[in-house]
Amino acid sequence: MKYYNINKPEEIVDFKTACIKGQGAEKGLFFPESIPAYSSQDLEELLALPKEELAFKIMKPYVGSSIPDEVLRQIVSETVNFDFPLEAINTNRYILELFHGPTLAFKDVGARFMSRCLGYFNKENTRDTTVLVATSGDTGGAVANGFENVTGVKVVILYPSGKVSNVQELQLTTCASNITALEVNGDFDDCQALVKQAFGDKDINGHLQLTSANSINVARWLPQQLYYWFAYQAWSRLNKSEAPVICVPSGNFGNICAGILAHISGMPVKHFIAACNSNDTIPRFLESGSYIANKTVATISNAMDVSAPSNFVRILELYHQKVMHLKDMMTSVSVSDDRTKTTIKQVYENDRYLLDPHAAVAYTALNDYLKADDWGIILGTAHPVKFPETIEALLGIEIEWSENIKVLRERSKQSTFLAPDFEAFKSYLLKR
Ligand SMILES: Cc1ncc(COP(=O)(O)O)c(C=O)c1O
Ligand SMILES: N[C@@H](CCOP(=O)(O)O)C(=O)O
Repeated sequence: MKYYNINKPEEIVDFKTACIKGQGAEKGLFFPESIPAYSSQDLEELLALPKEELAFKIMKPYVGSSIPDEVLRQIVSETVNFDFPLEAINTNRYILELFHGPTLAFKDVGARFMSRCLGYFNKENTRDTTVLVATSGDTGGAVANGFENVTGVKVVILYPSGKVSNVQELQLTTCASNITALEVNGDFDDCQALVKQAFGDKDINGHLQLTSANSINVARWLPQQLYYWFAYQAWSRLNKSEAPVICVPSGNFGNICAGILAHISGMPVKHFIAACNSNDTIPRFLESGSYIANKTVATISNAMDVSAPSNFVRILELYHQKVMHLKDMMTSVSVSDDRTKTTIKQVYENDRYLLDPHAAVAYTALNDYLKADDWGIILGTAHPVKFPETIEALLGIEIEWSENIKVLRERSKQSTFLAPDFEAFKSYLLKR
């Protein structure tokens, strides 16, 4: 598979180069030249596969000959070696729980896949690679965990100071010596802008071999399709007559973009809903046609506090930049913190299911969209234990810590302050 740069289509690379570079010239994202199309016969076969084999079949065309089959099989089986259960919240609302990996959020799949691919490519590399990553909460922890002690790889995580939960902060600031956390006095969009600018800077690129572990990197973005294929397998076992509506809590729009990619390949979905919090650039754009990214606001679903979502350009590319066609398949809505809190309470009281704030945004949006007897799935992107401050205050309960959270809470954070200023970031990187 070849990938072209959306901002500079003459830049064409293979999977290995896209993974190593992270981002193309002119801040362009790489995009697959062709999308695999599965027939109904292929879909039947995919349904019957164990998850490791399904993951291999889906990822193989995207990786092409960049990684030998036996290595890719090993990478995908290590990537998906935990559960992805589809649970009923009540009679007709389901949740695909994506938080059973090591850092308790859906980012583990992409981070594990990418770290292993880069580890493989790096074997022939004599130079260290520096992975830059901006996080609003969960990517940082997952990338830190995925890249811990990977030979020849150093990771620099930028996160917005005071705007991530305590658990998220500990996950990204208490890691092995090849991981460094920079605490930025700004918001996620400031962090993301610094990372993107670094890729275009000659001095930094002369000094360090850079890549990104955000979903701008195809090796982080593409494996996120697997959730939708797992949902399809589980859904088919429920023998419903219709394809599901799928509602995705959305921030940087990498997850839902991967879902739409799976759908374009043939996976049946009735409709997608991109559920946002008050950072509503995309809902407003789809409503009015004007793309205006306001200042990012802090919400209780902090990992979705993104006002300039990187992957929206890829979603448009999937629809050949035709917004009308996109709107037939995807709706995007904004849900306030007040409504999110009400949903957490109602679902806990009525259904005894504990939603985290991100899934609660999605549940609210799904409920608004569906009629009473319709069916739908939300993606459960993080475990509620990552947000005890919000949930305990709201429900008056104490959330039980899992063993890994207990260990984490005994550690102390290690971070370096950084102003949201490119020159300060550049000088930090040039000293490394
Ligand atoms: C818990 C959680 N939910 C939802 C999102 C939004 O996902 P995406 O950025 O792929 O839209 C994130 C961050 O990525 C997250 O950490
Ligand atoms: N919500 C994310 C923001 C970055 O998204 P990514 O998928 O592009 O890495 C986070 O948790 O950091």
